[in-house]
Amino acid sequence: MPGARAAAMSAPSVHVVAAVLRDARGRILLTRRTEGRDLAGLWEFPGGKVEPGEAPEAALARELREELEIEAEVGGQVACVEADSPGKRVRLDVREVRFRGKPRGAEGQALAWVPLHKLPDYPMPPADLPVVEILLGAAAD
Ligand SMILES: Nc1nc2c([nH]c(=O)n2[C@@H]2O[C@H](COP(=O)(O)OP(=O)(O)OP(=O)(O)O)[C@@H](O)[C@H]2O)c(=O)[nH]1
Ligand SMILES: [Mg+2]
Repeated sequence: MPGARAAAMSAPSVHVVAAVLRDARGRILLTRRTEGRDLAGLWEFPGGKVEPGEAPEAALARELREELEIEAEVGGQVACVEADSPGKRVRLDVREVRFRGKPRGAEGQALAWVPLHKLPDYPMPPADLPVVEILLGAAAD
């Protein structure tokens, strides 16, 4: 149906902020999406949707407090990718983040500290694949 296609293509994207959290050994934290939500079982950078009127940095600090119980200091942008997610279009805005505290899966999600070169072994949403490429490319410099 051409009308529906046009509407889907012009639908505004949902702004999602997500974090690259690194441990002392340079590993990156991935969290696993829990059952019953979109993309369940896939690994992702922790984060979530920016609420109306909220600054992206504040949104990411809030999400990391809720999901991992850490205090975050949001830094520079790693990548910003537009991608189709099931049923919606997502603008995935990924930031470097320094943090205090020990991340724990406050919503029952599994956590994995992943060496950079092993990131491609973890199934992730399509939007994340270019982000992983950028992280791997930056490490090769
Ligand atoms: N956090 C996060 N979300 C991602 C990534 N990649 C990606 O496509 N998404 C998509 O971004 C959307 C928003 O993420 P989310 O489900 O974490 O949002 P949220 O924490 O606000 O959860 P809620 O809406 O259940 O309260 C989801 O559709 C998710 O599939 C990623 O690396 N990290
Ligand atoms: Mg989330």
